[in-house]
Amino acid sequence: MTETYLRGTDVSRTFGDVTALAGVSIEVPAGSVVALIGPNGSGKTTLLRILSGLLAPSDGEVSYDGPDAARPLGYLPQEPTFRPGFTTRETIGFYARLVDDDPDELLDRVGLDRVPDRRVEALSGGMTRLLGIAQALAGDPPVLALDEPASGLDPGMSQRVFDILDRLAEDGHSVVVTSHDLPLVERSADRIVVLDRGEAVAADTPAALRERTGGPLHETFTSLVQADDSVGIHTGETR
Ligand SMILES: Nc1ncnc2c1ncn2[C@@H]1O[C@H](COP(=O)(O)OP(=O)(O)OP(=O)(O)O)[C@@H](O)[C@H]1O
Repeated sequence: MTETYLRGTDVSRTFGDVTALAGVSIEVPAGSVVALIGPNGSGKTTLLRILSGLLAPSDGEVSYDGPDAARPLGYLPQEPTFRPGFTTRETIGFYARLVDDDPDELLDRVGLDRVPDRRVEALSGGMTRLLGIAQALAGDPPVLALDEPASGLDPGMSQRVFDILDRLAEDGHSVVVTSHDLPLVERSADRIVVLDRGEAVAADTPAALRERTGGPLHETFTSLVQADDSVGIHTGETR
């Protein structure tokens, strides 16, 4: 039986009168990529931060049942930022030293080995995200929680990042990722959780989700999320 490294049960979160998540349950098994998709403001980042232990749920529980590790979980924030004044290599070296990892190998994995001496404030947006991914990978944590890892990356790098996720899953890691790139999600995810207005409206394999409409994934996606021309601003009383 497949082990589940990370689990959220009936997770809810409010911010004042905004309900960001309402009773979402999710499992992230070992050896798989679970993708969170949903419109802007549907609660993906909130769920990822709660699963990562960075944000407390208002209700519900999160449990980690993975192997003992110096660093159980690596997290990529939606907007990674690094302390200015240091080079790419110095920066990743700082994180790598904490968990006894090899900074050069980490840079090489994300394709930043050609800019080790560039200061982090001079990196492009995409390069900064790649450095964030390298930071998340440091120490080889059993669980990876990545918020839009391919956002702002060119098609080749986006592909490379999802290839890294595929390989991590093949090696037995649990990967949970948010993305708006449905073709990449469709190719890599073992399971997709569709969030809409803070609720999980579907959780299934890409093939099973496609079958619901018989078309590409974005057709099922469109059929599942509520047609609305405003982003997911929901106060709880409008559903
Ligand atoms: N710190 C906060 N304070 C108040 N409201 C918040 C806070 N964080 C999130 N929200 C609200 O919770 C809802 C869900 O936000 P979240 O960032 O989780 O959505 P998302 O699905 O990740 O969106 P996107 O695709 O745009 O990144 C939104 O209505 C958002 O405005």
